Amino acid sequence: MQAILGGGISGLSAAHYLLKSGSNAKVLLFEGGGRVGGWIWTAKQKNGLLFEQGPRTIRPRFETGLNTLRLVEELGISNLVTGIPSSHPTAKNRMIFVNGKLHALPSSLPQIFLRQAPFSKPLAAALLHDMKAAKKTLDDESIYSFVERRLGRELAEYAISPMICGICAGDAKEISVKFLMKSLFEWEQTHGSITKGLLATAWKNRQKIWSKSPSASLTNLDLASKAKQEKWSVWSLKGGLEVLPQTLLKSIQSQGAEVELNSCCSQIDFNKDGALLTIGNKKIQAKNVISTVPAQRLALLVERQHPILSRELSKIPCVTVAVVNLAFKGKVLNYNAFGFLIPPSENKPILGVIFDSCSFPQEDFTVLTVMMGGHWFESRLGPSPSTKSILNTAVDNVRSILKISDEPCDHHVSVLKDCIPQYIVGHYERVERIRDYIRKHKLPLFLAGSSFDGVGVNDVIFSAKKAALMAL
Ligand SMILES: Cc1cc2nc3c(=O)[nH]c(=O)nc-3n(C[C@H](O)[C@H](O)[C@H](O)COP(=O)(O)OP(=O)(O)OC[C@H]3O[C@@H](n4cnc5c(N)ncnc54)[C@H](O)[C@@H]3O)c2cc1C
Ligand SMILES: C=CC1=C(C)c2cc3[nH]c(cc4nc(cc5[nH]c(cc1n2)c(C)c5CCC(=O)O)C(CCC(=O)O)=C4C)c(C)c3C=C
Repeated sequence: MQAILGGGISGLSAAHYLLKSGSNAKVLLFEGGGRVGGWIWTAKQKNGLLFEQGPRTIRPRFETGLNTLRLVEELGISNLVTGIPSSHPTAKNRMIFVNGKLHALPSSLPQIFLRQAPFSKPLAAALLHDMKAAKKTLDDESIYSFVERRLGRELAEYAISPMICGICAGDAKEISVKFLMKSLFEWEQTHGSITKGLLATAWKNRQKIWSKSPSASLTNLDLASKAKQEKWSVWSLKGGLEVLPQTLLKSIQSQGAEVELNSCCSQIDFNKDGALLTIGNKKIQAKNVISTVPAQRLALLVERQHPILSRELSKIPCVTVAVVNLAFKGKVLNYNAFGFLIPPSENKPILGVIFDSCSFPQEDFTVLTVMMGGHWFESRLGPSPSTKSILNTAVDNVRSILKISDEPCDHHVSVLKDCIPQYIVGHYERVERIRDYIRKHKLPLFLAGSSFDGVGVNDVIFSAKKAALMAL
């Protein structure tokens, strides 16, 4: 029997790939909570509005993006996909809030030669800075320090720091450049600067953006061709992204997988037959375990037998994000953009706002999502802020920054506890040590999920596929 821990998108995908492989082994998935989908969660309001709590868009590109499109096709829900082309205003218009004002970030090549506030020089000047900056040989470094050193402080402050908030709600001064911007890090190490590395690889990769795929079969996909033809920047699903885990659930159950909800695993004991799982007061013997639970949770499950492994796993932290969805009657926004992010140096209680209805209109409503907390949850929102204070802070900030005089007609507040892992400096080596330990001790344990190989939906589905193929 193959056991899977966690019923988020990773666990469900792992089950899908195990079943797809044609192996006859029984697949049993244990989910600690009362629903599947994990952080993919679309709240359906009484008035029919859809409020995404976690992810809302998925990138279609590269091997991992094409793999997700293939999964969508396999599930028979291609007709629900809505692609946003790169020419769409929300793909082009991304903003930052600095010194009390919203500023558009450059979105085309010519714009990098113009000076645009809040930057004091054209962005192209950063490339000259990079050409002149001495190479530093390092094992890893924070993204902030890397960008500040190579491209200058303004880029680190106003472009990279907010971008890191918009990927992992984290502090760029702690996040690993080697993990999150591997190419840029390697370009300095191998070519001496980002610019030289960029030029050296630009021509080589020019034609590959859409064709990077592990097998020929991936290139003939209808959805991939459509995404390529229509130059999608991101996509989502009609009915909300939660349709993806819900469809996966039905599909794996129809193929014989058993999914047990409210079944939290509290211990894994490895033995000669595989792994003995403690689920509530039951003991379940499995041949293999695919774990998709956060690293710090897994650390507790293996602690008794494998304290060294447990210690490494426990050092991959997560942060908590407060999500406030707001709806206003009619069109109240003066912008047509993806949204805006706020550099941490601005010391604002919110991290940024996504303009959902600009990408995916919902009748005659303006729908926005305010994200708060992350690395700064306690310091900016207090130790356990009430729902009311989170809502008030979100509404006050949105109305003052976006100059909206109306009151929202609907809202939803949720606090996503420890929802997003932080790939801090040294993450790459830590994950290698974890995998080496598992290999060396021949543990029938296969790791997937956002704690290890990437935080995007594409990354975790791909990690689940790799784990499932290894567990066969
Ligand atoms: C606010 C936010 C915005 C995001 N935006 C985007 C985006 O725009 N695009 C994008 O691509 N990605 C985005 N992401 C990232 C993406 O949503 C996640 O990385 C992905 O959903 C993680 O899926 P998972 O299955 O690996 O983990 P999870 O969703 O965390 O699922 C793990 C499951 O394991 C269960 N579990 C935990 N412990 C146990 C146990 N001991 N026993 C059994 N079950 C257990 C949990 O209940 C949970 O259901 C966002 C994430 C957040 C939080
Ligand atoms: C513009 C405002 C944005 C806010 C606010 C925001 C918050 C936020 N995002 C995540 C996690 C992820 N976001 C991802 C993609 C993504 N996020 C934004 C913008 C905001 N995010 C954009 C424009 C995109 C699309 C990607 C792109 O086109 O560049 C992802 C996926 C990244 C990937 O590798 O595909 C994640 C993960 C959190 C936790 C968060 C909370 C503050």
